[in-house]
Amino acid sequence: MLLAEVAATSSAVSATRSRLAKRALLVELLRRTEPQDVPIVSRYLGGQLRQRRTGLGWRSLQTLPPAAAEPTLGVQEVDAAFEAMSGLAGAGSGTARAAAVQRLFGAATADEQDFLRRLVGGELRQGSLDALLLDAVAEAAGVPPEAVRRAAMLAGATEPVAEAALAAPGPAAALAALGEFALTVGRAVRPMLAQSAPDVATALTTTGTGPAVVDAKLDGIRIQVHRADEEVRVFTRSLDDITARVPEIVELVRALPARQLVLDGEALVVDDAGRAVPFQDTASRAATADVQVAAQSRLRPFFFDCLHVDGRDLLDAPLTDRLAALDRVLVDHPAAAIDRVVTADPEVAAQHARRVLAAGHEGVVVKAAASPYEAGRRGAAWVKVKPRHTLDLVVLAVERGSGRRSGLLSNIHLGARDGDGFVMLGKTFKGMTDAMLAWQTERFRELEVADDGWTVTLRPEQVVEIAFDGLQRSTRYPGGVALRFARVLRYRDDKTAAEADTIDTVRALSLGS
Ligand SMILES: Nc1ncnc2c1ncn2[C@@H]1O[C@H](COP(=O)(O)OP(=O)(O)OP(=O)(O)O)[C@@H](O)[C@H]1O
Repeated sequence: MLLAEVAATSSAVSATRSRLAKRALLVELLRRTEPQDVPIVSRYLGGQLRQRRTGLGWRSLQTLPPAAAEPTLGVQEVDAAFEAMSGLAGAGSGTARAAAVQRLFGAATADEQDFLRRLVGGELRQGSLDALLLDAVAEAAGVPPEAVRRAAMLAGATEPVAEAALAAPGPAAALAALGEFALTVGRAVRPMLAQSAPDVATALTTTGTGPAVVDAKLDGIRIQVHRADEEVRVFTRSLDDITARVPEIVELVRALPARQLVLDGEALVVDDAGRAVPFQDTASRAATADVQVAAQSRLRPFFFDCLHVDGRDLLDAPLTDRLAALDRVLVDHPAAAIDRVVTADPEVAAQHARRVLAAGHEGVVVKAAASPYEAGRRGAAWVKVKPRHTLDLVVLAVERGSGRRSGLLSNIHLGARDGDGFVMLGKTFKGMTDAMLAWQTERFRELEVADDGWTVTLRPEQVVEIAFDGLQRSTRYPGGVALRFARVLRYRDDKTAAEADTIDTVRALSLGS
């Protein structure tokens, strides 16, 4: 397939507001795509390259050769060019990379150049695109969307699923091909996610009429642990493999009485009294491979779900059965279980939430007791309740610090997602530790797009978790709302800008609260 066709569909999709119309455009393109091109085309439609690193900076794409008049570039050719660039290393690689960019862009039309520039810069990644793409694959292949979503959850990725569904000669064959995706011990699956509710009673209503499991919500990092005999792997929420950094988790999992195991949970550093330390300390501990640092602060795993035990897949089993399996596995390690109650009574649930908060946790997650494990979409089966307001926003720009902060990049501009762009909700220089200031100064230089001597405009990629006391109407900011007393809790590298909160979410939080 020609790159021009993908670029045209991508820009038509971002110019369209209706989800249905967007999906129709994607379906139309996918139906025309040769099966061997599907993995690349679906990547590009999702705004991503197949290569994790190309070594191309934003600056290297600013001076480009004249555009070609006619589109001739095929997606395979483009993918091969990026593959070659990503393989370049060592002396002379900068020059070779620059030459390769000029060759690729010289063969592209103006529209294609624009598309490639935005693709490399990560600007085409949008929040809902992956879910939309999965639905489009389902429609193009003539199968129910649930079948595609489930396969993508099990594969931990969209592309192989799109390829399998679209290469099949008809809906029945596509369904059969999708059915081949199974939980494989050792391969990460997409984690189940939660919706939010303002209080426990609302959360109970959302999960349905039956009893619910009310779990302590721990403020650490999500972990998915796989064990196949002595081989243990630990993955993050974004399915990165962090096994080498967390020997203490590996050790504990090896001591559990099951040879084959997949567990879902949260890891955090706790102090001597057993209380959770601030999140930032857990995050930096999980990011280090330094054995000395690691020895000083041990990460402890807490498990809240069990997806597989010794040949038995539990994804479709009700949560209560999965928890019974979990309890059996943790029989000699009760400290690695999450504090929970099972109830349909709002008062009992609220009492548990108060206890959990008093113990220093962030909130609770209320889960329908009869629900299977589902990912890919925020279902109503898991609902989180956090008394503290937080939002995951994207840093749009940063101002130079002064006084004690001179030489550092300090005051950050915060944006919520709005369609394909971002809308600014305020600024903050509060909550940052010295280490965070040093880190962000370096990080924001990498994302720099422009610098007027005071404010540095950034590529909107870095997600930051912000706490705030409420919202106020604002004539100053374009969204009409501003955050009150915003402060930084942490930078989040397990979320892309596409997963940040939207302006609709912000508006749904009651104005003036
Ligand atoms: N008992 C629990 N059950 C489920 N998730 C839990 C539990 N305790 C902590 N968590 C964590 O809570 C996360 C969900 O709530 P959180 O508010 O942190 O969402 P998020 O990471 O901002 O977004 P998302 O909902 O997309 O994960 C889970 O991904 C998991 O890491």
